[in-house]
Amino acid sequence: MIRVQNLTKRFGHLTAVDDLNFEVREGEIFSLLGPNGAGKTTTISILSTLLLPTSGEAWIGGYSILKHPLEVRRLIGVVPQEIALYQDLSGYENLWFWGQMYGLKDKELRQRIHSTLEQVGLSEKANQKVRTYSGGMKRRLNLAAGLLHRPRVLFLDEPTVGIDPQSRRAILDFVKSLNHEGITILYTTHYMEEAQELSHRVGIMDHGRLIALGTQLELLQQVGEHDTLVLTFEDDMNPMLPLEALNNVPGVVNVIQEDHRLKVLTHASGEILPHLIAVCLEHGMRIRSVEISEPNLEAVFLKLTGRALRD
Ligand SMILES: Nc1ncnc2c1ncn2[C@@H]1O[C@H](COP(=O)(O)OP(=O)(O)OP(=O)(O)O)[C@@H](O)[C@H]1O
Repeated sequence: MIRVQNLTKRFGHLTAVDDLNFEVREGEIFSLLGPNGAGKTTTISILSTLLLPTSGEAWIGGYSILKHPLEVRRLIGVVPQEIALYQDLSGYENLWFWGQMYGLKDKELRQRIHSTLEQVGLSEKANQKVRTYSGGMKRRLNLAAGLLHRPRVLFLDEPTVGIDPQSRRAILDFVKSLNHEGITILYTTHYMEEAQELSHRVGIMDHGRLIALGTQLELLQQVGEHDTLVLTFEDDMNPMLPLEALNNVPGVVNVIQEDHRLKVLTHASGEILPHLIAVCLEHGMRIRSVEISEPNLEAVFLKLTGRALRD
């Protein structure tokens, strides 16, 4: 449904998207997972024909984004990161505006607005000004705007950033139900948990490049049987903590430091734990808790880049 070939975008000296290649199959939820600045939004902007690539090509439903942008736009719905709503209009009026932009009219538009508001759970708020909506409600209305013309492919760019857990839950469930109805979804996020919950396949992006791609199982196999050991400290991390000494403990694959926590990627959590604790105590760090977590996509990112996803 989506085919991306050697896609590259440069802004001056910065290569925001670097020779990207991937495909999204019809009916799939495909996530691009990567930290801020990885190039996810730029990729979405190019695929939604809002931005021209420096080089490379992409096709959506067989249409080239370069040669047939109008056909591409008819197939896709875009839910951008920046919310584009008129605060002084009601939810209904905002959708009316968007519907007209898509060329929908009169009765058909009215029906679509009603059913889409229903779908995103905003029917009761339809006539209130957007100014009075919560952040989560605005996001849902944004989502409704991207769905009005019943696209076959939906691009969602970090749709849950900065919202309450309840709205996040509603959005994730809604994305799944849209997918069950047959909509192909390209989803970007820097939240590992969301990529894990939603995706059939995941592409991990860093510095404009796709550094890994596959089903979750395939990606997890890349880190083997590694666990992540999380040590939480009473105080902020001692800046003198010798990461090198920790890295040198036999069995440690990688160590990262985060405010109060130390994340250690290992394949022998039980054996290395006493050594890690000894090194920490030697450096005056008081440990509050120790947690062992099973392999996850964050561990894949950590192994591939040596950094945490939320760096
Ligand atoms: N119009 C622009 N001009 C110059 N640099 C840009 C422009 N748009 C994006 N960039 C840069 O390109 C890189 C990729 O940005 P992009 O927004 O695609 O990342 P992202 O993965 O979506 O992260 P975020 O979640 O923070 O938006 C960043 O370094 C960003 O500063």
